[in-house]
Amino acid sequence: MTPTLPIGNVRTVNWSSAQSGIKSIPALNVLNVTLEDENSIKIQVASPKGSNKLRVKTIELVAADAEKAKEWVPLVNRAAYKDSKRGKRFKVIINPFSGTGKASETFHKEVKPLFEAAGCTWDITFTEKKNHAKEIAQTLALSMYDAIVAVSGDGIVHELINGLLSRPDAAEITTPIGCIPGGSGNGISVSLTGNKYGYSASYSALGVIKGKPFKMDICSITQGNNRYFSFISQTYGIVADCDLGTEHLRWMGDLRFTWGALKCILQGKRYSCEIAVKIEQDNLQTIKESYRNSQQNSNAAGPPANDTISGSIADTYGSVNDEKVPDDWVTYNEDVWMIYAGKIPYVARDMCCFPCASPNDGLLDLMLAFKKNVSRTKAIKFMGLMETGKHIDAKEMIYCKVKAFRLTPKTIANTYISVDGESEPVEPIQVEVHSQLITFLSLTGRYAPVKI
Ligand SMILES: Nc1ncnc2c1ncn2[C@@H]1O[C@H](COP(=O)(O)OP(=O)(O)OP(=O)(O)O)[C@@H](O)[C@H]1O
Repeated sequence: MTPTLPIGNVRTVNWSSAQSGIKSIPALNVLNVTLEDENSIKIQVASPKGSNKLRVKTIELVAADAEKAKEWVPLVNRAAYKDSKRGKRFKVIINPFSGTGKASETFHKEVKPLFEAAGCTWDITFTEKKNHAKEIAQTLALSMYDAIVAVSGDGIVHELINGLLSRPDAAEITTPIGCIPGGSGNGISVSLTGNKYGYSASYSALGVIKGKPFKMDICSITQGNNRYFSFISQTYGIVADCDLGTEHLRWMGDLRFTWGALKCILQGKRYSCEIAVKIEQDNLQTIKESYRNSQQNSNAAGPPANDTISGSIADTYGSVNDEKVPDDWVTYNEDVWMIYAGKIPYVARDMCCFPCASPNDGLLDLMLAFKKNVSRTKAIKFMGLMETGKHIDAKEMIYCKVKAFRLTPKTIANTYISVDGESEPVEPIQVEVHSQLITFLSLTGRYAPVKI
């Protein structure tokens, strides 16, 4: 077999063989190419297996021209790792109790072989208790690693972010977080890798190995005297009830959300509250247009991720304990059906709640539906449309981009406030977006695209 030199901006690696003619592999799937002796070449590839897995495949070639082979190998490696560091060093954090308790097994079976083939190095810490990942992030020697990789659900990523942002050197941190799905709620993995492959550990691992770093906005939360950070969502109303009000029905799997939604809808539950919002954009068509433009513009992935943070970690709008919100905030004082704010498009697989979410527009996507506008039939329809993100087109739904909001719940009994999927006190809460505080890794250097 004679490998041929890739030409120009290589998207595929080609070689010709006397037996089978020209062969091609997408450069994206090439993990490593090595010259074994003067003209034998080993190519390790992340090769698709079944509908949603990748496994390592080794291809051995003998080059007719040893000189050309010597030139070819580094060229292919460069093409395979365009805009991404090759042979990354990882700090791997595994929650052995995530989801169904298989995160460790998944790592060893699906992720480790890909890391090995790609020439990555890593060390593992298993989380031993709640907040362990936060403690690790607070003290980790970041210069020893190219990324922190969470093999878990969203809860561990939430802890890592809170740990990193509570360090004295928080403003200088550029170490990205990579995400491998291991939990029951894997919203960040789905948002980074896409709805099709976001639950696949091996596809997500490829996104970590070849990932490009990009900055993500993070929200600060003040509630009572607590202040912490949130990266996925904050919600009160039906969505919080469907999730947190059905924890005791975990045995039902994903069906518990449907069950919870139907129960709340049939009960005609209403949620009395006051919400004050610092709105930046409230025209859905303009929001959609900016989203589409940002997808087409390859430079729109935000500033270089090796920049230190550009936003401030300190709050601009004070805290929930300030007596008043600023005068330019819009206040609604009505029974709601749902208040749902989010920073990532997918909150779980097949749940595209915030289709126009951008990692670094400095804004939070907020959905608001008033009870008076949502009949039981419409409520059932909305819940179905959330799968694809089409619910935002319903005229009863307000979808806007905001900088901050304050929610003061008045219906307290049997209700929930959820922040990143965790239950928080049903008490006033203030949320503010901070631009580009944490770096993540994804194949595209942004979230996986959503069709809107
Ligand atoms: N060894 C441990 N024992 C008990 N809890 C732990 C342990 N390690 C981590 N945790 C806690 O488990 C929580 C859930 O973790 P994670 O998000 O990885 O899994 P999950 O199953 O997806 O969770 P969820 O169902 O909430 O999405 C985290 O908030 C973390 O504090």
